[in-house]
Amino acid sequence: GWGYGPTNGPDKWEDDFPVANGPRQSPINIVPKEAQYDSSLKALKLRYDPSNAKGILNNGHSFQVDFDDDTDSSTLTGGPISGTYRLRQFHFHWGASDDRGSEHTVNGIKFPCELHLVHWNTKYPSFGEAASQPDGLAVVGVFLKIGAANPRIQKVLDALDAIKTKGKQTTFANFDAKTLLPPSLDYWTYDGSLTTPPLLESVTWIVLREPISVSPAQMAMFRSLLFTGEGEAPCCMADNYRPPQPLKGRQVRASFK
Ligand SMILES: NS(=O)(=O)c1ccc(O)c(NC(=O)NCCCCO)c1
Ligand SMILES: [Zn+2]
Repeated sequence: GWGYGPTNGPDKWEDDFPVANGPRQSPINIVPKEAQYDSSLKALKLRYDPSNAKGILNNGHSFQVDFDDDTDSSTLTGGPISGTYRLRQFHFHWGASDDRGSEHTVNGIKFPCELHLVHWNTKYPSFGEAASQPDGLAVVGVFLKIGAANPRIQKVLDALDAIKTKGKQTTFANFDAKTLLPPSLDYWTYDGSLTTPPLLESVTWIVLREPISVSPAQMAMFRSLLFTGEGEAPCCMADNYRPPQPLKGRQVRASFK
């Protein structure tokens, strides 16, 4: 199956997923000077209920914290979207060293890590159904930059030794994902896709301008995970990012001047 190695990585995904060369692929390089300020863009409204946090899973490509999305108790509204989108999971992408790892870039700059908070449009009956619709998903992207240790991420990182190998999961309760957000919710937004197969072109991307911090020691904890399953030759989970894709005429809008 697909992955991030030399034989199954992003340059090979088009073989099984031809949409890889589609008109609205993600991630992209964001050029702030070319983003158009849109005064009609609303403020983001993120209302998350910590009790919706359910579990944490190593899915063999990243790790994700899953939320109970059976009700509208953890939602994204406002911003560039209309209606209500429910938080389903968050996950990260990161590098083998601190000079790379993010999927979106800003003026060509790579960050060491990028957080994705995945939401689906409640006009559709389920995440799976929404994921196949052009307005089905909204993902909030947050850059992580090297600095002081981030106490908010530490709770997530402390759970990683229980999910070291592919397929392992454990309970992860009472976590407020809002604590992972920076003080400012200024954002860029554009129409894009999932950044992993099946690369579905169903995502309204909302990329926050302000990064949150992470320390080198914390980045090392991300890299202690394995892509591989128990009993397989171990391969450290890192460089699980897709590089920027062609803009193909898309407009990137900014919520700020
Ligand atoms: N990076 S992303 O654009 O925010 C993103 C958000 C939600 C997703 O569902 C995926 N991709 C996905 O689920 N692929 C199926 C197998 C993954 C491991 O089980 C990617
Ligand atoms: Zn992602």
